[in-house]
Amino acid sequence: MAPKTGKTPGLPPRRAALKMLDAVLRRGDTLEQAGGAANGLPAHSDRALARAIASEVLRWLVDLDALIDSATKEPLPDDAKPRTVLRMMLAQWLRLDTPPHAVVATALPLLTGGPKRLAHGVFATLTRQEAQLPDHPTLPVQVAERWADRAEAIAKGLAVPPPLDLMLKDSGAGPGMEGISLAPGHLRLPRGANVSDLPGYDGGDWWVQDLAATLPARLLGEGKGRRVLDLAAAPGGKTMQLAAAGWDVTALDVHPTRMMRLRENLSRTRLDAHTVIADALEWHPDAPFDAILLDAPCTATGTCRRHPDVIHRIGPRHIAEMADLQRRLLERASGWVKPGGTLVYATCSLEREEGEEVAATCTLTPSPIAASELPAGFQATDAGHVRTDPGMLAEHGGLDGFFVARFTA
Ligand SMILES: C[S@@+](CC[C@H](N)C(=O)[O-])C[C@H]1O[C@@H](n2cnc3c(N)ncnc32)[C@H](O)[C@@H]1O
Repeated sequence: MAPKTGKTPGLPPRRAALKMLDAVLRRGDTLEQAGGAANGLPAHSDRALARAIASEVLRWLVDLDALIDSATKEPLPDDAKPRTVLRMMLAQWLRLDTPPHAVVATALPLLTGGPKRLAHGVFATLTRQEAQLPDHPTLPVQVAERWADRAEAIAKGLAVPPPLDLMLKDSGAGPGMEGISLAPGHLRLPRGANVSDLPGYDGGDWWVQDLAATLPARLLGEGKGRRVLDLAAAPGGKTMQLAAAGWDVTALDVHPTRMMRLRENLSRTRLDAHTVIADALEWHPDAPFDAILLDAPCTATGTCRRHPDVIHRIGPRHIAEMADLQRRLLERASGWVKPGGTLVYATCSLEREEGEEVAATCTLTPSPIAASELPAGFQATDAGHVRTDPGMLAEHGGLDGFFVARFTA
């Protein structure tokens, strides 16, 4: 039996994962915010383990709970600590290949008394039964209803964390790493690498950006010194793409800390942009732009593979609030494009309310996107939009969910 002190090897990352799950499931924090609980762990591997445990619990929550309920006489309350510890135990055993004895030794010190005996008993029962998870996660009922006919495909895409996508600054240059390329300048590596250890990081040869997230800026093409406004720009993935494509970029965001990351990203990649910290609902440009990319703030449900907290945190109220903000931002941005100029509206949300329904309110002329403008394997919708979801390109490791619409002023 493991000692009760905090000196049990492997205990600190489990403690951090428990705190993260508490923050997400009880306080409604994002997984990224909750990740602060792991920041004090000195080893990268421990921080990564804490995040992996919390992520796998959130990804498989419905199925883990079904297993727990199958092995308890009285259902444990949803927010009871033994339930969360059991979720972590099962996620480690079934998803992270941690041997059961190591799971038990590092989980039981998180509990005391009766709950400790209960968790031990339930875990022993389930391991004895050789319990299994389904092929892909079961979505909470209300989420499955919302995603309707796309729910099954999205759930399949959700089953594994995403690979690591890099966007190369110079698409003609060799990246010095083995991977697959699904579009010019794109390189896909297996997940799990420590990003700052990869070749070319210090030299700023690339940045991390999901392939789907690269589509909005690709649709604006080469800039050749023309002026583009990257509206809602931080931490700057699209700013770097636009700057690398020769645009004269103004990058605006309301969030000072995120803008600090954008400036760090520009400095590491040796790319340039004018940066503005301002609320786009109040700011006015001095002159109109040749192009605007509005990568609007959104519920980010399209990032559910890497941020599975969105499945449990986001509901109709958040979606309606975001859609309202998006409509207002789109309306303002529409007035800042030169005649003949282009506006691209994008979100990393899977919700129609934040995509198709917001795009329908735009007063500019739709400029339908053709499949020929997109990387191989991508389609445009009948309305000339792009809509990706995590079930797509599954044979190559999937995609984030994105919506993109284009307009001409
Ligand atoms: C989807 S993220 C942008 C991601 C970024 N385009 C990239 O590629 O790295 C949305 C951004 O909108 C910003 N935002 C939210 N409300 C805003 C507002 N009223 N004015 C300006 N920026 C805002 C947030 O701070 C956040 O950085």
